[in-house]
Amino acid sequence: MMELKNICVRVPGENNRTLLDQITVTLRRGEVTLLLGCTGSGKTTLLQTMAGLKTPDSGVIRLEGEPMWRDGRVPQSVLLQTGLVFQFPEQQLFAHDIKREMLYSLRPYRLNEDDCEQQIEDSLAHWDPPRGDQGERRFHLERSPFALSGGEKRRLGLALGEVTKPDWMLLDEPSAGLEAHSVKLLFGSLDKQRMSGGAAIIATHDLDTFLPYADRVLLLKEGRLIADVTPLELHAHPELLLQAGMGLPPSMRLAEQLRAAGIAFPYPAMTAEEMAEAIIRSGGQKAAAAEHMHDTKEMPEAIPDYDDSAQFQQPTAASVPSNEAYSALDPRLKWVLYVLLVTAAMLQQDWLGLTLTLIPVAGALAVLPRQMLTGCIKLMKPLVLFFVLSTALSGSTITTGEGGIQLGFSWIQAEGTLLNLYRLFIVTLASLWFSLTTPYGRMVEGLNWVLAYGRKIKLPVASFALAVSLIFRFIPMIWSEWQRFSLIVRSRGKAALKPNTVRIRDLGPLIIPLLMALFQRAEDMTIAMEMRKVRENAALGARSSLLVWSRRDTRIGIIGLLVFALLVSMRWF
Ligand SMILES: Nc1ncnc2c1ncn2[C@@H]1O[C@H](COP(=O)(O)OP(=O)(O)OP(=O)(O)O)[C@@H](O)[C@H]1O
Repeated sequence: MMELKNICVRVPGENNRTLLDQITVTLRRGEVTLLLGCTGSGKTTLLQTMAGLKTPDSGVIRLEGEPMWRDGRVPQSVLLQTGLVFQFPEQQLFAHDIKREMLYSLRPYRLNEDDCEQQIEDSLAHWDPPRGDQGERRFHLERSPFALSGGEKRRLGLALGEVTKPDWMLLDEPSAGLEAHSVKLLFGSLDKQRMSGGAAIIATHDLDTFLPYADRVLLLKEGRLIADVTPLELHAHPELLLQAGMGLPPSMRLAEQLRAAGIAFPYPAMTAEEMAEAIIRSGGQKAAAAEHMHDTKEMPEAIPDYDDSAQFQQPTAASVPSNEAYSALDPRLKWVLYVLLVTAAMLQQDWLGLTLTLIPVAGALAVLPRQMLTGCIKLMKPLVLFFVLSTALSGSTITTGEGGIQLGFSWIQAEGTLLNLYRLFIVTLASLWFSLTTPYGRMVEGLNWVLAYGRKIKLPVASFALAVSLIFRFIPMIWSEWQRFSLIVRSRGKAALKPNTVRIRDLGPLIIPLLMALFQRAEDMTIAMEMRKVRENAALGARSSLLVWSRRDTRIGIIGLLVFALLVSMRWF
């Protein structure tokens, strides 16, 4: 049994926007439960919270009576019971070949070799049955998962979800990109899950496929649970779907049309077969229905208002957060401040000057939301380690004398290196602050505005814009790849880690996909920017109606200039 009590999840920084609001529900084994809701209603967030990947800000989750979260992390014994198939299949793939993908998922279960091979074989036999005239199979163990098509990647993701035989199978949009044949395989897998006493929770928009199959439906709206019903009850109350902001699926629209045409259409008819049978049984009314459907293209207006019947949970007070509180600085100001700071850091020649330059950067970082700040600190740790090692190497001395070879350390030798690394550290921190606090599009807009002045004096600003845009694009990309990998390590590697952390031993497999993603992104962006004629300067200098310079920006700009003047004047003291 999985019990969620008053679960709330918020986004730090975005005015503490609420993603999940007081979710209370108990899920049982042996059931297939659907999570429904319009886009952005919180289905993926809820699924990840159930998988122990998202930390609830408040509330409690218990799995088989035990609290899921202990001391800021989910114990491996709990993670081993759940299996999450991600919404986008490529998000969970990283290994060189399919066999390694399978073994990575199975490793935490510490099975013996035979059992491991058996489970891989069972899963692949199910998800990769022989196809075509030649009985061809796609999932050869030595094949790269990245050489598969989108639908094949999805099937491989589902095979990876099944290979570990989790008690709690959590599937995010599992039918997206699957043809009917593969959906049948999915049902086969869900049958097995149900019969073995396990549970499946499926976030989906594909109501026609899953409603007839499911035992239970949870309906989300703006992070709130507004209904907990059976599929049959949902068919009888289509207004719930409308209330959740979703349209009706074709099957329910058809049923409504037929009812509106006066055909006694029974509520249990949900599948194509059941519907066909109901229509045939209605006999003489068929012709009338066909005529009515031909005439009417819109939904009948006869759908009753949502009633307050006790079986449905009532929506609580609206919790839609307001966006207005998050008023960012103008990106042009940020560019100016950034350039001033980097220039000031470059001009400093001693420790005191650099430390004074660090103060405004540290101040700007200190007011970031806590989660972002923790992320920055995590990114900085390997950098600091690199600085320490570089300094140690640059200060190392080797002398040969009568006593043989002697190793030593020269502080004078090391100091120059350390000073330069300190400068680099400050510039990196400033870049991090800039890229974390500014959406990429606004950053480029601000840059275009600033560079327009360079263009006027015939500077080669277009290539500079391209290079700077790429660099700033990479910083959040590295961070998002890091987050993705942490999800893999925790969900598939079953590591009892705090969110956004990975194990040292997982760093090796992280590097290759990260570099590949960076190269791919560089190529995509170069093409996109060329297509948008950045090289011909068409975009440069374009005045954007989105950039609004406020009085506060002017005040901060003046303070920035004064601090810059102060820092530069340090050189002469
Ligand atoms: N890391 C994040 N930072 C900020 N907002 C987020 C984050 N993750 C999700 N959100 C927001 O939370 C809301 C719910 O997202 P979620 O992915 O759970 O929705 P969903 O119901 O699964 O949507 P879809 O059907 O489109 O996949 C969205 O408005 C989304 O923008």
